Amino acid sequence: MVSIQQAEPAPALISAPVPSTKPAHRAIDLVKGRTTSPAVGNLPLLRGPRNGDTRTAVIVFGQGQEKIVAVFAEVLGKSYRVRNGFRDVSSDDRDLVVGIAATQAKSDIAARDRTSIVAINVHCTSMGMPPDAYLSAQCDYEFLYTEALCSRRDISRFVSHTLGQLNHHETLMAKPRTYFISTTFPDVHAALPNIDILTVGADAVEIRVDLLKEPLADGTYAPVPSLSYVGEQVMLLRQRTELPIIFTTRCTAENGRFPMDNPDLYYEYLYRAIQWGVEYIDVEIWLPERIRRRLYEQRGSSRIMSAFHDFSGTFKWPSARAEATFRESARFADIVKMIAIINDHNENFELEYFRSKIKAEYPDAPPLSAVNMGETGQFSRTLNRVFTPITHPLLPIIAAPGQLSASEINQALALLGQLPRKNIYGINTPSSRISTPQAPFYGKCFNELGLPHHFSVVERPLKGFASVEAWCNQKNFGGAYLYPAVSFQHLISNSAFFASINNGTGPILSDSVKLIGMVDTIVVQSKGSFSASPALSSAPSSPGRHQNSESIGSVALSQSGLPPTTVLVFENAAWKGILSTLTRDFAPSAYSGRAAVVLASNSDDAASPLLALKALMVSKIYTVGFKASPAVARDFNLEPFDSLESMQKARTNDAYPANHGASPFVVVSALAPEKSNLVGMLVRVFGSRGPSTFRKVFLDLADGSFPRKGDPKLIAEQCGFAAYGAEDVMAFTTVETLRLLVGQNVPYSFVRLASGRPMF
Ligand SMILES: O=C1C[C@@](O)(C(=O)O)C[C@@H](O)[C@@H]1O
Repeated sequence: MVSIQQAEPAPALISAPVPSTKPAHRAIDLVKGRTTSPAVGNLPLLRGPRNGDTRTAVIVFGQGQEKIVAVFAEVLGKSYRVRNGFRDVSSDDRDLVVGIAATQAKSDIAARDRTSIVAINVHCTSMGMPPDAYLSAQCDYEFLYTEALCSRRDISRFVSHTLGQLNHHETLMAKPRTYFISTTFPDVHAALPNIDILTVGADAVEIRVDLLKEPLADGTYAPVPSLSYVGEQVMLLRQRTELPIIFTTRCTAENGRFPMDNPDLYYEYLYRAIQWGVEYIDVEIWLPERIRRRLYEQRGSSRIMSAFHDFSGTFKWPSARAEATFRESARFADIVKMIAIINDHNENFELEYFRSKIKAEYPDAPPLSAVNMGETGQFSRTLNRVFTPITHPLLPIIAAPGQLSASEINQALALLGQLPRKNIYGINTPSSRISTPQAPFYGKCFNELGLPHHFSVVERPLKGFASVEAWCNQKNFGGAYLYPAVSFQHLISNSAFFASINNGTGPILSDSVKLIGMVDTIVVQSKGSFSASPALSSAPSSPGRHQNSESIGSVALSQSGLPPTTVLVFENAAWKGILSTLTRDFAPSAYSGRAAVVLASNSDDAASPLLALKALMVSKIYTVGFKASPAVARDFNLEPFDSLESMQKARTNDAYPANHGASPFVVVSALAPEKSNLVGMLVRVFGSRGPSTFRKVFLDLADGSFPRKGDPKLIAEQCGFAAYGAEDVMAFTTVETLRLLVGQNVPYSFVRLASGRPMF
């Protein structure tokens, strides 16, 4: 076993921001592909939000743009003040967002106390001026926006990432396979109309900065696009996709166009990308060590993808050079990317040997993303599992010889027997079926992704699980979602089949199911390999113990039962759908330490909202209409509203910020549509009285397609709430369900588009 030396801290060449959350060393504790975690009740294992950077956020705003400070404050769930300079920011401002006009900030920004202040330069590009170069360089981060398109969503994403409250990297690295789409547009505008469809199957979007063409006044193009042009391009992309962005300045020697004569230019662009909150920064290995080290040390919440390309045709995977390149890359990287031109198909196998050797000998090293280029190398693109670069037929050019689309990779895997055709089910009850017309949508996704699977919506009776057993106990069972969710206890105690699988130990439970006991997704995995992609795991097709040949509804079941080499994992996707909805326009800190109200008619319906709120670190959850199960009551800080007095008490705690956290900030209702009147009444009780800068949040999980009197969402909006509905949660939950069932990322915006409700 070989270990890799950690990067030694070196003095930064320019004064660098050091967020309090910045990891001191490269993250080496990732456990790839693990879907279940050992501990119950340990929320960080659920990869939930974090407290992140708790320094005072100072917003440096341009002339006439003071109102943006209030928006940042609202998104972060804080109050704000405008000060005349950094010298006026004191420890009394610790829990505030502070605004300072750009003109005033310039005089003392350099002397600010970096241990207690994080400075964000906020610049409106619609003013027709680039941001002030001095402020851009001095601030820790920079947020660019357009007046017309500036949304809370963009700000929430930006601050959640830069301040370390949400980080997608761990979640992505736990996925069995990840892909990124290499966009090759000279101008991002050209990508925007098709971005939803282009990104289906992608976990991240690469912006090839070196391929951008900035038009100049004389009709020519800038040899290198200016930072202000690149900043706007990144902003445009971020406004239109929720996917993490990879920022690449590919050099001329590696099939790119970024000039190589001045390595410091790379530092300038790549460091600025960190300041813009870009999630992944591609840093080429040929760059001087001082630059790579500095970027790694200054990366904040961004992650460094080290990049090595060899176009010589002489590179050999089984060589000391290949291993040395990996070792050198790993010193300053969160992901190591190695890509080479090969001449012979056998070299693909040499790469696979290299991949497994690295995995075995450097278990703590960053994940390796390695593929071969050219047609000969295409096979390796089907085998790589970490951030495989993909293209799409709608792109103007492919970014590298031999690139494949997600659909081509899946089709190739299917042909090679690595992605067997599976039956995947949407299991509804009679009442839920009308409201979830999912079959065409799943069919569209599978088609777009080139997946061979078959999806059917089936109906189970409200009581009894015989049919669910029958669908799951098939040789070709590929997983299912259950709508509505089912209690694990109920499922196990009523099903000899579920109780007997996995040698009688029953299904594997995800952390979320361990915590709240509600199952809405059944994932199939190969035994002993929980890292295998769910539907990708090619289970031997020998007949299992569980024989079943009956036919239910219109779905003919295959002859043999679930193979004994597979195991079922019970998952819950809905809590993540709720979490994503609640954090769309608000950073997790807006919820942290504050109180919530959950309305439900039983504890099963309340389970997912409770978990999402716990992950958001709310201080207390007032409950209405249900009694939590003992397990949930033990793990969550709940207080029932059992009288008008208790409600009144919570309501009068409204004097923010003195009683910060006591008065409910978020109300989630899981009551049926028939109870709208009651929900509306409660929303009024907890709504803002008088003008308030602190918008509260309301989420109505009732199915909006049912006719009802008095839409609580409308009432909530009138009472100063930001209101969300079941359709938002459903779309985010579908994203999560698809990740769990088929291991593929289908962006939220595509789900909304395909369901006829575009988001943007
Ligand atoms: O590093 C890579 C991989 C790549 O070169 C490929 O081979 O697909 C494509 C580039 O856009 C990307 O930055």
